[in-house]
Amino acid sequence: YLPWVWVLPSACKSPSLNQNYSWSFLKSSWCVNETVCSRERSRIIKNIVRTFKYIYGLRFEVTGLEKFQIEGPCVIVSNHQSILDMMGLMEILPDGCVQIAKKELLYLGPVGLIMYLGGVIFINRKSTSNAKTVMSGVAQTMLEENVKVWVYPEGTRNGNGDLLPFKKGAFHLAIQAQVPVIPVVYSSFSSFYSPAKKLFISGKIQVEVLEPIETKGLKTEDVTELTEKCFCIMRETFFRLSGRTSEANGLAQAPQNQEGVVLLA
Ligand SMILES: CCCCCC/C=C\CCCCCCCCCC(=O)SCCNC(=O)CCNC(=O)[C@H](O)C(C)(C)COP(=O)(O)OP(=O)(O)OC[C@H]1O[C@@H](n2cnc3c(N)ncnc32)[C@H](O)[C@@H]1OP(=O)(O)O
Ligand SMILES: CCCCCCCC/C=C\CCCCCCCC(=O)OC[C@@H](O)COP(=O)(O)O
Repeated sequence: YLPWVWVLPSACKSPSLNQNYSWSFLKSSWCVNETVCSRERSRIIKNIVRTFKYIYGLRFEVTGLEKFQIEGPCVIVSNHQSILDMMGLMEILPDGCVQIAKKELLYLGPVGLIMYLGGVIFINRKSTSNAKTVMSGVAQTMLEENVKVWVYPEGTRNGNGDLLPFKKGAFHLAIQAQVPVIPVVYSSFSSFYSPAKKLFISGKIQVEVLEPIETKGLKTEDVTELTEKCFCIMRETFFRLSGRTSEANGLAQAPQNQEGVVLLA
């Protein structure tokens, strides 16, 4: 990996996302219209990664895919259990959709390069202010260039059979751009994949694309409520798809406000 790492520090400017990455010289030298090229590269990556499911013996059963047929940009949020999610992502990824990833993945040698060329946006999770600046740029770009953005709002992989509380970045982004949030839920992998139990067998993953949540007219002060609403809907769906009742998982006992809305930390 060393040669790849050495190329990185030569800072060039990526015009569309206002970020400094050495890989950008590759984009500008190959491409007249970066948006068009990035879409095309993303399609190629998608088609390659989609074939991995045959190697790993995974089956995806998808419902609600038509919800992606909306005109214009949106923010897609989904749960994140493991690296296997990359196959689930590519299974349903709509055209013209970029993903938000942690910056460390950019330095994963060829994988980082492929992600960069596919249009992935890298954020520094350790610096909220830096992540916010990047996300603000994304809000503008997604409107100008009609791109959808895929975010894992848990902010990290989590295979503990539940969802982690959501970070707010995706919801700030949706409200700033005034675009809908489309939640996507993948059922639990635990029946066929568990690093702790050294278990990895073939299995079926249920995927559900849920109804878009509109953000028109919402303001910054509505971010927390939007985040919680989306979390509750996705958590319920996660338990249903994974064959577990929400009561069995303590959701019914979670604190509620006067309107009966579940309040979560
Ligand atoms: C041969 C073929 C090989 C193929 C190889 C390639 C294969 C496949 C291609 C891969 C495709 C790519 C897939 C990418 C997957 C990547 C997966 C990941 O990396 S997941 C991890 C990274 N993602 C995230 O972290 C996103 C979610 N995180 C957030 O949104 C966070 O909010 C943040 C990172 C923006 C900030 O973090 P943090 O400070 O911890 O978060 P909060 O508690 O949510 O926020 C703190 C306060 O800041 C406010 N805030 C947050 N964002 C904003 C904003 N944009 N604008 C204004 N304010 C913001 C927030 O409200 C909090 O304030 P409060 O007062 O508490 O409300
Ligand atoms: C035994 C499992 C083998 C699984 C191989 C699956 C093949 C996957 C297909 C694509 C290849 C590589 C894509 C690399 C992208 C990695 C995305 C990822 O999952 O990053 C982790 C990040 O979100 C959060 O990091 P942390 O959980 O905070 O650290």
